[in-house]
Amino acid sequence: MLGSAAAATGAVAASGCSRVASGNALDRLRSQGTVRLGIAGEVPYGYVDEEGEFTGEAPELAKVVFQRLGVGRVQPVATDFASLIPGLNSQQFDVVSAGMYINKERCEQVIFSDPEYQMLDSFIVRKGNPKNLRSYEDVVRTGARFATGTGYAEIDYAVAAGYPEKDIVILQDQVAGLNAVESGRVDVFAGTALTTREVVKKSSRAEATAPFAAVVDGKKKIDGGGFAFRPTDTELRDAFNTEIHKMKRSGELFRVLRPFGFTEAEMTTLTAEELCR
Ligand SMILES: CC1=N[C@H](C(=O)O)[C@@H](O)CN1
Repeated sequence: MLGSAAAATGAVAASGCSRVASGNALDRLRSQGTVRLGIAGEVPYGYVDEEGEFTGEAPELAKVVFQRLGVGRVQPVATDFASLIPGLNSQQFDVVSAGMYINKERCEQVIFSDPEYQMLDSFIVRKGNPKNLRSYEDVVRTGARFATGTGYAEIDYAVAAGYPEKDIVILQDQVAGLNAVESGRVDVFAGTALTTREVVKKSSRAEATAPFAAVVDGKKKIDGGGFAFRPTDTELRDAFNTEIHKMKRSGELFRVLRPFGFTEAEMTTLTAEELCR
């Protein structure tokens, strides 16, 4: 079984954190013994499963890293994807733990760890892909009704391909996207290749297209997802990064992510610095 909130809770006593908080966020979290993780209910990035357990690739990774940093307990705070950065910056949680893509616009608002994975996009379409949609350019060319999730990077990718922003149907999440495609309300819902291939497993009427790269300013995009921190929390981000780098070197990071459907090709050497440009 994947790690659980209960296991993380048990670790509080084990960690015995009684240090007094000083100015920096890491010391404060050590002293509290708890870190609040912002998640967006997106399988398999960060979600509450059918048994009520808080899990996902990012929370499971965060549990390991924070345990090693002396913070034994993780607490989920669920919100929609568009509210993750505002929620972080208004202190509703301490870290965005949702596999968020690292990009220039977001790097102006938060600081990121180096990415734990790299990813292409994919579409949810009706079975058989009747409009033959395999890229954002296909969506524009065919005038397909296009949807994606609130706050998703895929909004910008569709706009970069020439899709009118005002015509994009913005939905709560990938489950709403699947429902909208199945019912024929939209022709296509865009998300990460991992999100779409996971959510269509529940469907006999929809499928995920092969992964493809969005094209922005004439360049094919390979995205990388990481953890976001408040701009003042540089020590916390740096300490987190140190642990992530160790886990990458030892292969442990892939072992944590693999049960969530990641392939080895989705592991990455990209850095936040490169992705922020
Ligand atoms: C994990 C994830 N990444 C994309 C983003 O960061 O905008 C969106 O597809 C939403 N979910």
